[in-house]
Amino acid sequence: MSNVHECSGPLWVAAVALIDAAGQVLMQKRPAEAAHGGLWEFPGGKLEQGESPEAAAVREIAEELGVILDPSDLQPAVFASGSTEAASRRPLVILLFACSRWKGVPAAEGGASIAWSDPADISKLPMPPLDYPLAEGLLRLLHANAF
Ligand SMILES: Nc1nc2c([nH]c(=O)n2[C@@H]2O[C@H](COP(=O)(O)OP(=O)(O)OP(=O)(O)O)[C@@H](O)[C@H]2O)c(=O)[nH]1
Repeated sequence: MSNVHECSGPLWVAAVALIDAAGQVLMQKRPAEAAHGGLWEFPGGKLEQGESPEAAAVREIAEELGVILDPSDLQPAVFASGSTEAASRRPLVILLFACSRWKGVPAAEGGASIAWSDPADISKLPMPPLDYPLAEGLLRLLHANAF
């Protein structure tokens, strides 16, 4: 059995599909110089040590888009599992929440761009690999009126 201190476990990422009154979903384009530069993704980021997925989602959305979410408005939607593309190939799990309420007007920060997309068109965007199954899962849930 491996020593627990040698295993840091998966990299956990919390992401959010902000859904507006017209049913459009906010997507974020990563800055050109970043990892996965120029690709679109659901906004969010890595959980910090000891942080819950909901707290990470609220913090990342505030940092990246300048809008305030109430954790009770976050609806667990779909997850995707794979591995990071760095040499370490660490297991990676992305947890996607759906959220239809927020305070403020989303604005891109730090060289990123944002756009509202029809849910059926998200998969046509160039994205990092795990965002495709997230988009497909979200679309299935929206078709089922899950939110
Ligand atoms: N959304 C997404 N992220 C992925 C995929 N594969 C993969 O390795 N990642 C990595 O997962 C991490 C997501 O965390 P993040 O959004 O906080 O990353 P970041 O570069 O903006 O933040 P950082 O500056 O703290 O590293 C990034 O390092 C990203 O490159 C994928 O398929 N989808």
